[in-house]
Amino acid sequence: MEPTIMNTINGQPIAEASTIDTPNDIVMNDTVQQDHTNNPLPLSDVTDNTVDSSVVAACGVEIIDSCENSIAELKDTKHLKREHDGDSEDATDDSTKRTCTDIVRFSETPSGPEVFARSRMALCESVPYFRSYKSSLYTQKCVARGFYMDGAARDQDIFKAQVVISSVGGGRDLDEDKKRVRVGDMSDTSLQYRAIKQTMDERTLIPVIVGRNHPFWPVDVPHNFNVLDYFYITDVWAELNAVVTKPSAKEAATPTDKSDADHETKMIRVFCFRLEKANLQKHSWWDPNPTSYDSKEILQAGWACLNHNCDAFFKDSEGKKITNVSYNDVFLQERTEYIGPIPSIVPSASVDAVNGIGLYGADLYGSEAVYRSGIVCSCGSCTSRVFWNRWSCEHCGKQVRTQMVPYPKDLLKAEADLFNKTVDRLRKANRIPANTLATKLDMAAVKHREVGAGLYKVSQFLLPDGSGKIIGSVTVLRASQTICERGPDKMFDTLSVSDIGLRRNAVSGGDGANEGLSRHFGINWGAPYKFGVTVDSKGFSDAPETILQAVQQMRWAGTTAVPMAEGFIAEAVGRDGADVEEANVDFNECLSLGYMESDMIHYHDDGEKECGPTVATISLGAPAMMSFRPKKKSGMEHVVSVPPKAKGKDFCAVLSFPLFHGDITIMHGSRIHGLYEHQVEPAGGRRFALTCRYMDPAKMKTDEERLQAKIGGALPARANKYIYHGDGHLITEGVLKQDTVTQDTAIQHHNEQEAGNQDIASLGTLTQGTVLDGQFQDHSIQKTDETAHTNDRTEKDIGNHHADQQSATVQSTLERYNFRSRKTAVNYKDEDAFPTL
Ligand SMILES: O=C(O)CCC(=O)C(=O)O
Ligand SMILES: [Fe+2]
Repeated sequence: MEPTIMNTINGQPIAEASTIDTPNDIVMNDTVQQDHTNNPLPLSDVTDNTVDSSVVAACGVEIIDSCENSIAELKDTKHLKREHDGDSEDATDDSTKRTCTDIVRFSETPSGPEVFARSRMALCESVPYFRSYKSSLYTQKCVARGFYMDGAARDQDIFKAQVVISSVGGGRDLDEDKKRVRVGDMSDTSLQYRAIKQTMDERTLIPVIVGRNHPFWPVDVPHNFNVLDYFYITDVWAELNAVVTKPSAKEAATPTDKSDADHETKMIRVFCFRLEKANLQKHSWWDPNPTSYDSKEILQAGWACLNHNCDAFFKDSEGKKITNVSYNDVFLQERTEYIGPIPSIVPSASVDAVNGIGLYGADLYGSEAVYRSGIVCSCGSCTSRVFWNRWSCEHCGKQVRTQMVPYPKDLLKAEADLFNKTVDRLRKANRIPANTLATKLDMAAVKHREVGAGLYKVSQFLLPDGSGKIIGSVTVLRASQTICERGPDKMFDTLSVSDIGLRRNAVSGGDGANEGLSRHFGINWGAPYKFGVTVDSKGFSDAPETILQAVQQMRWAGTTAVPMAEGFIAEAVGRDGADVEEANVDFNECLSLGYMESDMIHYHDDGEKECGPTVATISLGAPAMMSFRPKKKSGMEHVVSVPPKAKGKDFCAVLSFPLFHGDITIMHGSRIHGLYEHQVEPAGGRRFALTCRYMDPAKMKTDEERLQAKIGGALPARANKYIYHGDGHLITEGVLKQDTVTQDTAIQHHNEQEAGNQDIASLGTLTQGTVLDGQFQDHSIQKTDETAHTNDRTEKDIGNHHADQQSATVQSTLERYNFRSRKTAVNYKDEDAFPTL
């Protein structure tokens, strides 16, 4: 370890030592004779605290010169080590070196005093904090600067590793045994008393020095003068102490009944003070019990070592384990004043929120993490953000609104750009070819193709069961900017600022002390949808226009994607290689989920027994990562190449892909939900997912539920105006083969469904050129660039919005999300264990 060369002591340059300050306060009363030391000081020459400047100056100059000259040398002289032993002064005959070693400090815990002296003079001449040749208290301007303890200790005094109790002041006299004893009351006007009071009030740190002849010092000290460490005075008080004195001549002449002729016991007033070590973390070299120096006496049974690494840990004085723990009164009564500002127990953000102040920063729109957290209501009740647009106090009912501000388009774009970078990194880390939608793809298991398709681009994945049979498909229709402008943009804006009843719902623990709420906000429309979370449900007839519009888009998407997936399956594995139900795209409910910053939906399945085989979701707003992983007992070990992280633990994701604003995901095949689970983690400040399913009334338990599903699930006539045909653009799988695609099957299929759907209002008939079906080329991952589907829609489609054109607001908002991306990228280094995103 490198020695530290100090050319200052106590913050003062050493050079000042040559300029001898005469202490402003010269302590006269409490003189301590050195006649009890082994090496008595030449005090006969010194009449008071006033330093003999001729002696010291000469000596001081010599010291400084030699120190300054040798400091440079010492910097390179790593072998120079402080001696702690009593004979250290003799360790070298080179006086320069000897002097300089006194100012070398080592950062390791000292095993003896860091500063010591053979003589009082050497001490007083060398350190600025003790220049008192007689008094035990060195003061300057009525403040104690250092305290020296030696022969004049009281029986009551305490000397511990971190605490010292001692006293000052009062005249002393020699007793019969030549011990110096106090003989009279100490005065509260004395300098010592005023100084220790002042020192306490100012919380000045003072070094404490102990002499070799201290009668009660708990350990042998190595030198005549040993500096302990910095302490500060915590308490000053007066006591009455009994002292046995020699009677005065007058008293001896007239002895009273109560005192014998020779001795008298007197009660005298003594001023005491308690010192506490400033750095409690630092080992006290004088601690007699170093392993337990930090153990307070907290038990009624007496002191016990509280250091769990010590052999004596929690044992009584006989070495038996303490079984009965009860704390002593001193410990219970102890109070330590906290120094420093104490913040309000009510978070200031809550106060602002309740008062409607500071809710909207330039870069805050109402759904950021800061709003998503709970507040303390003015009544004191902690209140979670349960509702999309407000806090509602459960205790007093106060409503604190957070008006949702429209989310800026450039921020959405910046989120998507940033996410695209993450996606690229993940794709590279997993060696997934560019222009492939997935960021994680277990190629041994999941079949995949990308299909160029008009304004929507299509990615399809086929998921197997444990025997390798395809049990379902996941299709992602990626929206272009034009598509977004014609629908999703407005849908997002409308949902953002309106209150459609989105709320977080209880997921566990009932509504009591252990209640847990979902990490997203939800409301259901159409037939009631019952899953793990109980969500409020309203019929389609009450649904906002945006929901009806979304339902129509998803009906189209379902009828489009499922036949395409069937074609892919037929081509990839043939009919015998799959076990997938017939298409039944007949949605009668729409679960609307809202995600604020850092919200998500964890792994789950959509496998309720009433649920039909097709589930379609439109994404609005922030980008997100959707992942699929086999369930624990799915028997997929032999099929997927990615093993579970560890025995008994969850499988890793076998498929992950990004979702952007306007994209529609279609899962088809009920068995998917038996063997796989999925999760979606948004990466931005605000996102909605509107998911359509068919809840089969025939599979519901009660007539009431069936009726509710039928009535609630019927689309009102006003939904007709949103009938969607893929934006009038062809979905042309395999753009290059557009002319070979037959459309009749799909259109017929769709129209058959419409005819069979009694509960849903007429949706019109798909027109030629709307949906394609039929033959598919193999567009697996070796696609050509012409047909390649890229994930950079935001760059190509949304326009050239350069990064430096982004507003500062967008930039600062993004910095918050950036963290999440970075975290993902770092975690992802371990390719064997795909983390969940
Ligand atoms: O947020 C999403 O995109 C998916 C939502 C989902 O998985 C569900 O509603 O079951
Ligand atoms: Fe789901």
